[in-house]
Amino acid sequence: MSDTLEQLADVLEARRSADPKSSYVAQLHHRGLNKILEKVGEEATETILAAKDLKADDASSRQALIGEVADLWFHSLVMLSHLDVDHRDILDELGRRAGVSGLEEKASRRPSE
Ligand SMILES: N=c1c2ncn([C@@H]3O[C@H](COP(=O)(O)OP(=O)(O)OP(=O)(O)O)[C@@H](O)[C@H]3O)c2ncn1[C@@H]1O[C@H](COP(=O)(O)O)[C@@H](O)[C@H]1O
Repeated sequence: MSDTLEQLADVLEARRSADPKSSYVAQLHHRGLNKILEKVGEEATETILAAKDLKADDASSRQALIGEVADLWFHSLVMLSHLDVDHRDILDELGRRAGVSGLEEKASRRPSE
């Protein structure tokens, strides 16, 4: 995991018990799972729209997509933290999948298809 993500995950953990008046992350935890899931869904939709709007050689549309994906990753990390799922488990899962072709893995799951 990059240092930036690792540091962000540490900050998110610390913010769970912060004052909602002074912390957006604490506010999300305070508002509960449904609010956090609403934000994840909203950011996923905004990511899709930004991806569809991406124009070659257009720095601002590229930056818009980068911003939306950052929002999506951030809110996904808050969701994992709220549910007590260690973000490193996701990285371990991706590591476990490294080198395994998605097509081969799918075929081994559903050999008849
Ligand atoms: N990376 C982020 C980050 N990315 C996005 N956001 C916030 O996520 C929110 C989502 O954007 P929206 O435009 O959807 O927000 P909105 O319309 O105001 O949201 P709603 O009214 O719909 O709830 C904005 O308020 C952004 O500021 C973030 N807020 C915090 N962080 C990190 O979390 C740390 C702790 O933040 P606090 O808990 O606020 O101290 C910060 O130091 C940052 O490192």
